[in-house]
Amino acid sequence: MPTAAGQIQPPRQYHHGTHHLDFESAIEVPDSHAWPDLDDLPSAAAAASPGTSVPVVDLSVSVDAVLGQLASACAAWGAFQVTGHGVPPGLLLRAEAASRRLFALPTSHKLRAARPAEGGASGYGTARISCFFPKLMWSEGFTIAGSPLEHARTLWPAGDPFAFCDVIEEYSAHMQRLARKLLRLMLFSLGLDDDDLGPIHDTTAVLHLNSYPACPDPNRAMGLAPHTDSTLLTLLYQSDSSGLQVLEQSNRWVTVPPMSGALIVNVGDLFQILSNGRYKSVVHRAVVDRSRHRISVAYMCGPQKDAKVSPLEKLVEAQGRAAYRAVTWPEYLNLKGKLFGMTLESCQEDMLVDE
Ligand SMILES: C=C1C[C@]23C[C@@]1(O)CC[C@H]2[C@@]12CCC[C@@](C)(C(=O)O1)[C@H]2[C@@H]3C(=O)O
Ligand SMILES: O=C(O)CCC(=O)C(=O)O
Ligand SMILES: [Fe+2]
Repeated sequence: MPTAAGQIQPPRQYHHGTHHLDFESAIEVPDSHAWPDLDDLPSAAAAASPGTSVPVVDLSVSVDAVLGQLASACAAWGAFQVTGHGVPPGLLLRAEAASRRLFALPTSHKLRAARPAEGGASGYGTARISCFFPKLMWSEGFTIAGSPLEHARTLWPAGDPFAFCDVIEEYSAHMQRLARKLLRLMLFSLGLDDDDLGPIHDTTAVLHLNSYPACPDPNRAMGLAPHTDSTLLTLLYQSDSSGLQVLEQSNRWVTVPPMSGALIVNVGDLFQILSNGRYKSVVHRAVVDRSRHRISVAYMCGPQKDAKVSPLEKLVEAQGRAAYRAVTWPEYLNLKGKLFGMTLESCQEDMLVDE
């Protein structure tokens, strides 16, 4: 938080050690995972009927109609559901099934593919952002950066029994196509064209699988604590279980209702930078359920690792100033590791261009 002198103090960090709770056999929420303040937050079970949550954008209608809908969804919510996207529904179900099988392995087995302790990009582990919160989260994650082959060999040394790698690769290829299409459309919706694409003419991504086991006391546990994604955009498949909530402009948590075959699009921090703050990244979290084990699959799309992301020139000209300085994705992830929890606006010292 900024001090009186305007200096940024890094957020407090907690050291939880290597704590891997056996969620399946837990009959109560242990103190390590019990969040004392959840009652103060607006109800996790808030109604989620169409019209009260993020907009739904059908990509199969005319481009003009899509652009208008994208503009208002991104400006008002920073998130929307997308239909008519062309990703086969069967592939979404196969990705979910593959993730379920992975997380169903015994913990000792999954730990063979553990993410390295020093902030490695790939592998199995508890939420990376856990160190910024005093309590642990009711979830596990598996990040796949690059080829899933090594992970599959570690997890299933006798052979990939259900074509995990094929599913992951096919899923990523479809998501890459869709993410690039959406990024272009989102820029068009800001009045830009193909010549203005800057660092996003090419993208890269990591796939992050989330598992939220059923929880004996969902009102005291947190699936994934509030955060924004450090991406250009994230494409999230939440299967048929609700759990994702976004923080609406009036500071209310709003559930994103599951929609068969739809994908959720979150505006990420790097798009906020690129758009010079016109589209803000969305704060979101995941809550858990008493009886359902929820899976979600996040395609986290960013620029190539050495590409600098800075506010696009035409937007800077129109707005009179660049609100952020240029960063690469790895630089931004590193910065966020230090300044987690602060909005891009509040860490001006680190993100503003020198004037
Ligand atoms: C590219 C990345 C974004 C991410 C950190 C990571 O290196 C890989 C995992 C991503 C994820 C997924 C769950 C939520 C999140 C905040 C986290 O802790 O790990 C995001 C990170 C992010 O967007 O900052
Ligand atoms: O599981 C969800 O609904 C949210 C996942 C998420 O926010 C993430 O993976 O970044
Ligand atoms: Fe997220």
